[in-house]
Amino acid sequence: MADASFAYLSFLLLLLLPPLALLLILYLIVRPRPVRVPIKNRHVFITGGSSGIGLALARRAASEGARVSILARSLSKLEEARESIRLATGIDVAVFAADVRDYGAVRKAVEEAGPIDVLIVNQGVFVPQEIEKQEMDEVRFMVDINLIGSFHVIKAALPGMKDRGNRGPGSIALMSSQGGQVGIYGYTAYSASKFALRGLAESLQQELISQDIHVSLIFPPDTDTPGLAEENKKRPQLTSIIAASSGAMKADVVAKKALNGIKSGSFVIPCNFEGLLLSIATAGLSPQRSFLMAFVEVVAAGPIRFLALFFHWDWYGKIEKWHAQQKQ
Ligand SMILES: NC(=O)C1=CN([C@@H]2O[C@H](COP(=O)(O)OP(=O)(O)OC[C@H]3O[C@@H](n4cnc5c(N)ncnc54)[C@H](OP(=O)(O)O)[C@@H]3O)[C@@H](O)[C@H]2O)C=CC1
Ligand SMILES: CCCCCCCCCCCCCCCC(=O)[C@@H](N)CO
Repeated sequence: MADASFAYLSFLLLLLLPPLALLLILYLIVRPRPVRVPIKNRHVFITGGSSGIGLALARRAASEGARVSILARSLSKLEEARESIRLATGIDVAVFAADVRDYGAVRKAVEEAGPIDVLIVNQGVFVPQEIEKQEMDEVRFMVDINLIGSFHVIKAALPGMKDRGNRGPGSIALMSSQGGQVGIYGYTAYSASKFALRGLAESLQQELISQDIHVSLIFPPDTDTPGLAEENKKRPQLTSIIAASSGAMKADVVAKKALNGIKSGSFVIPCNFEGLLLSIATAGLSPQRSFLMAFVEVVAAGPIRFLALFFHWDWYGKIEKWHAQQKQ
């Protein structure tokens, strides 16, 4: 009897040994090291902070005790946003009217705002269309605002961020999209502009780690915002059909996930369950600070790839069916 339970126990131990060893190894090697980025009493600067996800982020950061600045093009929308944040939280945010395509204007705004602790590069535009129908000026519009605009904002903010003194860890967070993890029908330009942010972010993290600045990439699914309402007016049917593979979210929930991810120094920040699957499927060579998430990535890589192929089976089936219906 005692022998049997001893054999059973040894068997259990033997079974547990490999995963425990893997966990230990990952615990020892994950780099960069985990970090906490505080928000309270710090300067949080949010581009595209007058609407949708950016506005929800600004409201949340203000209610958590941050000093908040928001930047966007339209001064009237900025002032409306300031008023709505004041109503919700009793706190005043600073507003800056500038177009991220205008480097000079962005630099001036950032200088006026003062040194930034947490920079959230969130401005973005999306005009879905098949490339054959999309004009080049619309392609440029998305690349200029989503990608080049992000360079302008980061370059303008960096000198001040480097001089944070001993105010603690800094953060630069970039708003990508699940369309920045997987290409979607109708998003050739949009996805390209968002995929590009990943290369920017991975390189940037290596350049800034010695300055205690931590980079995050946020990957929301379709999110209920004024921007999405506009997009929906012209979205190709197939874009909506495929994007529906991931659940839609409220801006405030995305903002909460994003801010929590920033505070915990996560490099990749998924926002819903499908996003979590996507982030494991596309982990690639992105940094991973959490040994537990690293464990999940290592163990789930194969099965998740298998699952991903089923998504493609589904998507290509839907594309085929849609074209068959058009011919009728
Ligand atoms: N909603 C969604 O389904 C999803 C959105 N995202 C991303 O989240 C981010 C925010 O999206 P969402 O909240 O929906 O968008 P909204 O259209 O609701 O808000 C966009 C914000 O960006 C500002 N903005 C746009 N262009 C510029 C510019 N050239 N210079 C400065 N500010 C600018 C807008 O103000 P103004 O027009 O006055 O300049 C506004 O404050 C984007 O990067 C988007 O790609 C990612 C996944 C899903
Ligand atoms: C293992 C595999 C898991 C797969 C889950 C796949 C789900 C993919 C759905 C992608 C949705 C893209 C929405 C983009 C939203 C956006 O950015 C626009 N609204 C413009 O703002």
